Amino acid sequence: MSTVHTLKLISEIKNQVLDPSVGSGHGHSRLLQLVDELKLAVETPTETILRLIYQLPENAALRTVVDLGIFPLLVNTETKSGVSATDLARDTGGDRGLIVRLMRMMTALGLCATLEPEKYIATDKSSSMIHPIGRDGVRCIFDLTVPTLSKLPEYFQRHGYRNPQEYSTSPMKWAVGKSQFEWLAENRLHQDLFNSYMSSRREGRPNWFCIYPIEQLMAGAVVSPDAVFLPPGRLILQDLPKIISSVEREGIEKISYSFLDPQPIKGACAYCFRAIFHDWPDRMCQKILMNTVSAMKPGYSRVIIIDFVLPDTNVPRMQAAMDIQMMSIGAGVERSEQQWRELLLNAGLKIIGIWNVSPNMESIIEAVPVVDTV
Ligand SMILES: C[S@@+](CC[C@H](N)C(=O)[O-])C[C@H]1O[C@@H](n2cnc3c(N)ncnc32)[C@H](O)[C@@H]1O
Repeated sequence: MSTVHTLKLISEIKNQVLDPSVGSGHGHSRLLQLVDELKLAVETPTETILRLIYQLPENAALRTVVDLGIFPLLVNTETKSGVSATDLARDTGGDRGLIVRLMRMMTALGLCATLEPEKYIATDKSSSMIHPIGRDGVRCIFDLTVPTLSKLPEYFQRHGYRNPQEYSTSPMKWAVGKSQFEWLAENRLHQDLFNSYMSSRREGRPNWFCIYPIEQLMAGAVVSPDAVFLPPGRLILQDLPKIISSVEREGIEKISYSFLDPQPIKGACAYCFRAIFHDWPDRMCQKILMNTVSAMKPGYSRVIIIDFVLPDTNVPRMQAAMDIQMMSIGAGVERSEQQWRELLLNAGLKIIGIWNVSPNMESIIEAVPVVDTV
């Protein structure tokens, strides 16, 4: 550990905490980045490697604690002094000895506190674990990905270390017989968990239309109750039939549609895709985009994409991990700006703007047909 470097990071963290930008997306992510750097600066290389090696038991313990329903018991307890391992064992049916071992892990992960032996107190992180992001996200993502991720090195050994390019032959298809969406469609519980997690994971973060200058769309929009837009006009939600039938939301028209087919809604002001393209390899994305371009009204319609745009260096850890996950479960990709530009251009689209409020959040990409821009 270099004392000078460590002290410099501590001083930068102090400045960043006091900086007015800390409340903004960029300021907050800068602070998180500095804290990560500080941890790496203090850890010996051996400690760093051991921390990484033992991530899987952490996730497996967390997944088990969610199954046992321990977080609601912690959060909803009336007693200020917390819940004992004996009480948790009685209420969950798990062995007291097992509960003690699992809760040791939860405390070490910072998901609860232990002030006296075998007694656990909820923290604000425990509270997040009873909301969909924790309760459903942990179960869904663990079950969806771990069987494939555990076989990923073997997949690459057997497939000559080729970058996965086809959804139909993804590592997940090889490891468990189905890629992401077929697996979800056949696992009703996980499909429900997935939908719940998807709608919760941006909670507390600004919506894309608070970041993108929506007045740009409003300015030129055809104002008519039939025109397909956002307010005013028709707002249409498209997804696969099973998903559409489970959505209950006022003010939205629901249409079952596979984006692998030509887009039936012609001349909409905007075609929005949120967290769609990262699921798919380039060839499939091109198909989806061309199916959309064929419905666009020249000089009027645009495509809005909400997805990560990876920086060329120092990609945040979660985005780098998401890229590996997407690659595994459907040959999907998290893309850099250059990759987005090429992908869109190959489908006849040109990027006219990219907006972002934090490196830890998805960007908003606006694109129009190339012919509109010449
Ligand atoms: C990662 S989720 C994103 C969901 C939502 N857009 C959001 O941001 O929360 C991907 C979505 O693509 C949908 N999807 C998968 N294949 C599709 C297809 N062929 N046509 C239309 N939607 C599809 C899934 O059902 C799922 O809802």
